Amino acid sequence: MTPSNKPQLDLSVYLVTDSRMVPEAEFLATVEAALQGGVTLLQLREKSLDTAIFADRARATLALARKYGVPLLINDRLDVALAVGADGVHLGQDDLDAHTARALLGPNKIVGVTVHNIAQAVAAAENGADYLGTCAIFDTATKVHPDGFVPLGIEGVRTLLADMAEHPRLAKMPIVTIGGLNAENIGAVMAETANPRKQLDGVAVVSAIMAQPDAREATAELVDIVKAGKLAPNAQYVANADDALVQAAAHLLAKLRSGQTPLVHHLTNFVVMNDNANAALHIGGSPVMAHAVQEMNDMTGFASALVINVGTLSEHWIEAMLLAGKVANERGIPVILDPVGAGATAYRRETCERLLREVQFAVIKGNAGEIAALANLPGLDVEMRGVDSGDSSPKARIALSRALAQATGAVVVLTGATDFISYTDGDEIKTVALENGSAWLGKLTGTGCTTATLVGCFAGVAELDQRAAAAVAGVLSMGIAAELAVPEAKGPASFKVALFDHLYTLQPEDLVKHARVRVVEVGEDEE
Ligand SMILES: Cc1ncc(COP(=O)(O)OP(=O)(O)O)c(N)n1
Ligand SMILES: Cc1nc(C(=O)O)sc1CCOP(=O)(O)O
Repeated sequence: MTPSNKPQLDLSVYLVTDSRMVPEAEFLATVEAALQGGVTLLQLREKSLDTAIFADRARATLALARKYGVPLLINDRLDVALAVGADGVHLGQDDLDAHTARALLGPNKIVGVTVHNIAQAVAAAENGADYLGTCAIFDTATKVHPDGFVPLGIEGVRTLLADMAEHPRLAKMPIVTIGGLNAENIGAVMAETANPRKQLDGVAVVSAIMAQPDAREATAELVDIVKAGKLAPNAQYVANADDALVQAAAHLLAKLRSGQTPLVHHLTNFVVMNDNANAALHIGGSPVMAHAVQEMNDMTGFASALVINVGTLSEHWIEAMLLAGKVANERGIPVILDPVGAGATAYRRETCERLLREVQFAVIKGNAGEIAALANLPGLDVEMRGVDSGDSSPKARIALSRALAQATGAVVVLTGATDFISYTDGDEIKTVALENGSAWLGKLTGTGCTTATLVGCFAGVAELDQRAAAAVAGVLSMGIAAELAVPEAKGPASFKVALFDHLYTLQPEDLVKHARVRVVEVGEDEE
């Protein structure tokens, strides 16, 4: 058998049986009704049957499962699963370990493992589990738990999903929760445990089907709720997404992919130079790193965009930056400023002040500290209403990006867990929030600088009125490539390789499909 013979796993509505909930003669009929109602996975769980009777019941249940094309797993008992040729097993932490079960069952059977925390989830994945089931989310009368057991609650499952989303081995690992679930609470459970990158793949239930007067109808109701719940987490983005900006960003990527190769002149720091050049190349730009004052006039003149990064400054470089910026401004070439560590030293502050005074920037990209340092520079008429200095709340960061956009006329990209991009649209300042990305980006040096490079590449193919879209495209490309890279990564080094591979293969439709962008309403309390 080849691995492709493995049954398809759909955890949406996972029925775990309990024959104590129905009269003996009605057990199979109840299971069949549930299958007719749309159960997607079946687990035979018998805690008190003798082995021979358990095996007989397993054979009969397997015949039904086959009739409806739904896989049947056996709870705890690998021997029974092997004896009847079931599709796999579900194992708890005190049962046979998943590694041994996998070795005995082979690659084409399904192994599910109950986990209580992220460490057990990692171990289960390493031992060959196909999916995870959490321990109980809520109290339930169906299973007697050991003294002191505390259900995970919504918060516990939410934390587990958030941790899984960040773990290379777990980002794509299917997961269900169980315990006290029914038609009244599963919608909220699905919605409230989800994060933008990971949600439950379904729910496992016993009494919500087995103990219902009409198992078929009860199942059908659960199926509808779970289906809706699986669509819902991204609904806020679909509903509020600034579609026009995302479409414009995708259009700019299409230009890069079609072979328009903008030359992007960088005056950037030593630490990131090579990575930035490769990122520019992979997204479809042509990088040049030139710092000599003597060639600024020519080099910037050839370029489609200029990126100025103040990470490793010297007198000679500052002179070159000012000259290149002025040449770019004269020729209508967009200039991107990355004010790395802007507030760290007087030298950097003074350099940024000179740059902002003498060069008109199309895009300024920095973290909250860097943007705040620019906003505090003398000579910039930045008006911050209702925000205290040192306030790092989303509300303060939105206000900061808007104020700097207003004062400079540049598109301001304020990076963080949520990136805020503010820009002027006629007289009005607009802000969008972008929520793509991964904490793994923080484990590599220079990913912020690389985002500025990407913005530079997009700005190099953008019209004058598409500079906000160019900023959105750069930030989205980095965030989405990172999300796609996480499942392939074993650690920071392999994450970096996967990240650059995904920058190379990223397509316009990926931006549209994965973008989590929403418009920030003025006055919106983001806390
Ligand atoms: C889908 C699913 N999730 C969790 C469990 C619980 O498994 P376990 O911890 O092995 O407890 P018992 O089922 O053996 O009581 C499950 N069975 N199914
Ligand atoms: C089978 C099972 N395992 C649990 C765990 O905590 O791992 S709770 C449970 C029973 C869930 O039954 P109901 O859907 O009727 O609440």
